[in-house]
This record gives sequence, C-alpha cells and structure tokens, in this order.
Amino acid sequence: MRILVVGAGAVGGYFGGRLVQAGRDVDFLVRPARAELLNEHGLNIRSVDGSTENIRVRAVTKDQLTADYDLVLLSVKSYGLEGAVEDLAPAVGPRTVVVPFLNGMRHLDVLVERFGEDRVYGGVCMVMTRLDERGGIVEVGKMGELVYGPLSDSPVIGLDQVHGALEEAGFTARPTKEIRQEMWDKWVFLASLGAVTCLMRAPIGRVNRAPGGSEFSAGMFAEAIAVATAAGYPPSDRIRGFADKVISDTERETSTSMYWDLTHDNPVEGDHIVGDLVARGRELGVPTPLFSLARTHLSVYSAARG
Ligand SMILES: NC(=O)C1=CN([C@@H]2O[C@H](COP(=O)(O)OP(=O)(O)OC[C@H]3O[C@@H](n4cnc5c(N)ncnc54)[C@H](OP(=O)(O)O)[C@@H]3O)[C@@H](O)[C@H]2O)C=CC1
Ligand SMILES: CC(C)(CO)C(=O)C(=O)O
Repeated sequence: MRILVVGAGAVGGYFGGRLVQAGRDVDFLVRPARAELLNEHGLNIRSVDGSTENIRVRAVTKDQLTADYDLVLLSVKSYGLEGAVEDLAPAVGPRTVVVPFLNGMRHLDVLVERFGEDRVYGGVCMVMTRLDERGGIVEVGKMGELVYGPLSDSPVIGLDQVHGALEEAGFTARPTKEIRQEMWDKWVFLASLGAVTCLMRAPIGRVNRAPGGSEFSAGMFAEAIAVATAAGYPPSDRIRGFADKVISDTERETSTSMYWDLTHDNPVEGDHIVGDLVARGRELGVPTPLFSLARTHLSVYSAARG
C-alpha cells in the first residue's frame, strides 16, 4: 500500500513517522520549505519520556504527486483544509481513499463533495502532540490511537486493507463500521473540553476548582450531548464516562490542541470545532448558549489576529 500523509504537523508527523518506522511505504506531502528540512534533516519525534528519535522520511511537494497512492491520510488544521484538498487532489486516483484525522465533522462534507463517498473514510485520532519551533514533533501526553472506517458500503479500498496498512505500527489502530458515531463521540468530548478551557483560559482542573467551575463544565458537556443526540448520534457510555471524569476533575492540567493554539497566539479551529456545533444545534432546535459564547469568544480572538 502506498501511503501519502498530508501535513507533517503534530498529528501527521507523529503517525506518519511511526508508519515509516514500521517499514510502510510513506510519502509526506508538505510545502517546499518543510520538504527541504525533512529531506535533509529527517523528522524528529520526542516522546513523553524525553527521548528523541530521528526518522528518515520522504517529503514531496504538490507538483511531484501522481495518482497511484492507495491511502491518503489527511492531517491539516481545518483552516488549511481547502488549500490541502486542492494540493492533494492529483494524488487521488480511482482506487485511492482519503482518511481525514481532523477534529470535528464538517470536513467530511467537503471531502465527499470533492472525491465521492466511496473514496472517503472517516477518521478519529487520539494523540497529544505539538510542533516545536524547528518542526519537530513533541508528544506531551501518552495516547496514540487511530480509528477509521468507510462512509459508504462500497469503498474503493476495503476496511481490511486499510487496517492492514495501519496496524502494528507502534500505535493503536482500530477499524470500525461505525465511524460517524466515533467521530461524533470524539467531537462531543473535544469540543466541550476545548470550549471550557478556551473560555476560561485554564486547564480543566483549575476551571473545576473555581466556584461554579464544575457546573460550568457540566453545562458545556450537556449542550454537546444534546446536539449529538438530536443529530442521531447519542454519545456512547464510554464518552459519557469520560465526560463525567472531566467534569469532576479538579487536579489535572488537561486541555486540548485548541487551548494550546489559543494560548500560543496560533490560529484556532474555533469555527470548525465550536461554531459548527452551534450551527447544528440551531438547525436541530437545540439551544447552545454556552457554546455560542465560546464561539463568539474565539471569533473575537481570531479577528484580533487578523
Ligand atoms: N495536535 C494534537 O494533539 C491533536 C490534533 N488533532 C486534530 O488534528 C488536526 C491536525 O492538527 P495538528 O497536526 O495538531 O496541526 P499542525 O498545525 O501541527 O499541523 C498541520 C500541518 O499541516 C500542514 N499543511 C497545511 N496545509 C498544507 C498543504 N496544503 N500542504 C501540505 N501541508 C499542509 C502544515 O504545514 P505548514 O507548516 O506548511 O503550514 C502543518 O505542518 C486538527 O484538526 C486538530 O484539531 C486531533 C487530536 C490531537
Ligand atoms: C483531546 C485530544 C487531546 C485527544 O486527542 C484532542 O483531540 C486535541 O487536543 O485536539
């Protein structure tokens, strides 16, 4: 299986690097500056235990793409989605599937419209990684799981084959026939945790220790759960269990990639992760006052960045 990883960022670099280490046939689609760096110096991954591995990788730019990849793993931020879809399109042939690992849901519509349902999978990634100033991948919490599954009943590449390409590569790889449910579950969890920590500008433990903090967190989760339920994807018991743990957590410094971006003056995926939940709530007649507040907050932040 020929694999193209689009975006050698915190997620793509981490999972793509592990796939290379496992001997898979992987190219990274990156922009010219990053291509030069990667091809010359390789990709660094620093693990939670502090050890760093340097991995030799093959970086390509959009003009070098040919339509003979089997699997395209898409791991850009939502605000880079449109550009990335244009750039990766030449890599998608009649027997290629695109598997996105963005948080949220809306990118599925964009990809299905462009490539057709049979060539798009859904995907979820669980990982806590950041980019350092030299483009190295830094693991800030121990996780490492990919979940993936077809959107249609007749994908051009079957789930077994996709799983064969991703399994046993140093992270948990989980195929599923219920990928939309998995994506909603992750979205409920991530959007709630992200909205709480971004609005309060603090990790979850500190929020919950404040007077009214835990009730505020519970209110945010309740809104996301109500939207998901109205959309036909009531969260699984597993996700409800995670939510209960987060709501009562007064110790941990847990936050999200969105909070990291907000506190490091990076662009945030507020529209894709929070705004879209508000929009779907409105369509479904589910009130989301706390999420609306978070959306406005993040929009003001984004506008100030220009
Ligand atoms: N980081 C995390 O812990 C987690 C992140 N996620 C989700 O995963 C998704 C990706 O996030 P993350 O990896 O952190 O983001 P990063 O910003 O670290 O990486 C995105 C990468 O995409 C590259 N990129 C953007 N557009 C293109 C393009 N047209 N061609 C080639 N490369 C491109 C960027 O390259 P350049 O440097 O050239 O701009 C950048 O390196 C997001 O939706 C996020 O919410 C999910 C779980 C955990
Ligand atoms: C919650 C978490 C860490 C899980 O992967 C995540 O998705 C994010 O921070 O974007």
